[in-house]
Amino acid sequence: MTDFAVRVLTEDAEIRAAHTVLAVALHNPPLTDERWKQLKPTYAPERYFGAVTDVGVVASTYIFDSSVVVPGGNVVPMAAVSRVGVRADFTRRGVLTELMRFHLADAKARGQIFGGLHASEAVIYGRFGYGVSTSARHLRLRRARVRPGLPREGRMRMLGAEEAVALIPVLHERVGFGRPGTMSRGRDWWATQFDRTMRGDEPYQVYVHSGPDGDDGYVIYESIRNDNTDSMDHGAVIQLWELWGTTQQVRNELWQFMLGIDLVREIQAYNQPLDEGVELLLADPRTCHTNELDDELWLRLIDVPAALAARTYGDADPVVLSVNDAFLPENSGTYQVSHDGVSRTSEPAAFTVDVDVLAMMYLGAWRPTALAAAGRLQVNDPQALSRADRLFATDTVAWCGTGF
Ligand SMILES: CC(=O)SCCNC(=O)CCNC(=O)[C@H](O)C(C)(C)COP(=O)(O)OP(=O)(O)OC[C@H]1O[C@@H](n2cnc3c(N)ncnc32)[C@H](O)[C@@H]1OP(=O)(O)O
Repeated sequence: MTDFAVRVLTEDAEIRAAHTVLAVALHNPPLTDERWKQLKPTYAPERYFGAVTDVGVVASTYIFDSSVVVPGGNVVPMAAVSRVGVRADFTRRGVLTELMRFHLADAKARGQIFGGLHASEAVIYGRFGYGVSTSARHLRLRRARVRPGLPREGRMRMLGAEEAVALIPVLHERVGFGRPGTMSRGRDWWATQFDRTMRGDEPYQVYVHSGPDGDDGYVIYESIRNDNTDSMDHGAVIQLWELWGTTQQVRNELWQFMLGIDLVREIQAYNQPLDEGVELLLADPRTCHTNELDDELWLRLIDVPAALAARTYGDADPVVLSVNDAFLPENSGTYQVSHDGVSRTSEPAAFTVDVDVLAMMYLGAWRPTALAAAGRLQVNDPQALSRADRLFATDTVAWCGTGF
């Protein structure tokens, strides 16, 4: 029985009600009037979807228009899904399923090739065709110091709050793209995730790095103070939220800057790329621990032929694969993937892959061989797997670096 309708929310009161549903679903307090006044203008029109019943709005999701870098460097349109929540008395009766149907149809109509999200729980989104496409590690650096003699050419400068609000989003457009998985953020992301704190009582610390060609990197962090100098463990804890640079050399210099700040006992660095050797910059590599390694960006190939055509492939003989998409059946079919491109084919497939698992291969996060070993591919021709590994391999490990 369907006792709800999923649609775009247009009225202020409806959007606020959806927000309250979300807040309760995430165990947060509801919005104050003042906070709502700040938040409302950050929403783009027509991008808040909800489920409505005779008791009002019972589900929420907000989509912002973004784009994601794919292997080879193309930047491809992506619908970024956030703020998903269903009222507890309406869960497990298909509300999210209908919201997902609505979002996928909307994204397709807008020409978005991918959907992207960060999942609160790993069991929710696979059934809608989303798969883990990037992972990140959270680091804890305790009294870490850099190795002597590391090159450092650029200069750092501190930004005031208003300067940071004006400059950092523009700088991110320049330094935040490169690796597969990095994405554009959009004005509403900055308004909710950055500007508010910068204009509050305890703004983030923001420093920009400049090299010979101008500004080329930045860090954003927060300090948690500890004044107890009697303690053997005195010094602040730094929470490092962002570290972006155009090159690895710039990133290394940003790390050197962070590790040189006085009166710090620990740096907690969130969402860092898996393959960055921060440990290798340190006098004692064991002062850097990986606290957690988590899935990060979940991708959904909404238009499979366009998504497959958007990326480049490694140097190996072609492989034919069959894609299975229960939610968007027009994507289902057989594709030949080669170094020179992708085409539909009627040749027999070496393996069959569900569209969520295709997302796990797409940015190179998982090798086809590993997916087959875990029973996630239905394999007809085992010989083809190592060729598929080489075709889907990427030069750099995919990383998103943007929470939303
Ligand atoms: C991108 C983001 O914003 S992530 C944030 C997601 N939001 C939250 O975690 C907030 C708290 N949770 C909720 O609001 C809801 O439980 C949601 C949104 C996760 C799920 O909404 P529902 O309307 O209950 O989902 P729906 O009824 O469509 O479920 C579809 C299927 O997924 C399963 N499912 C949904 N959520 C979960 C879950 N958290 N754990 C296990 N299974 C789940 C259902 O059992 C159902 O399975 P079936 O098809 O085999 O029967």
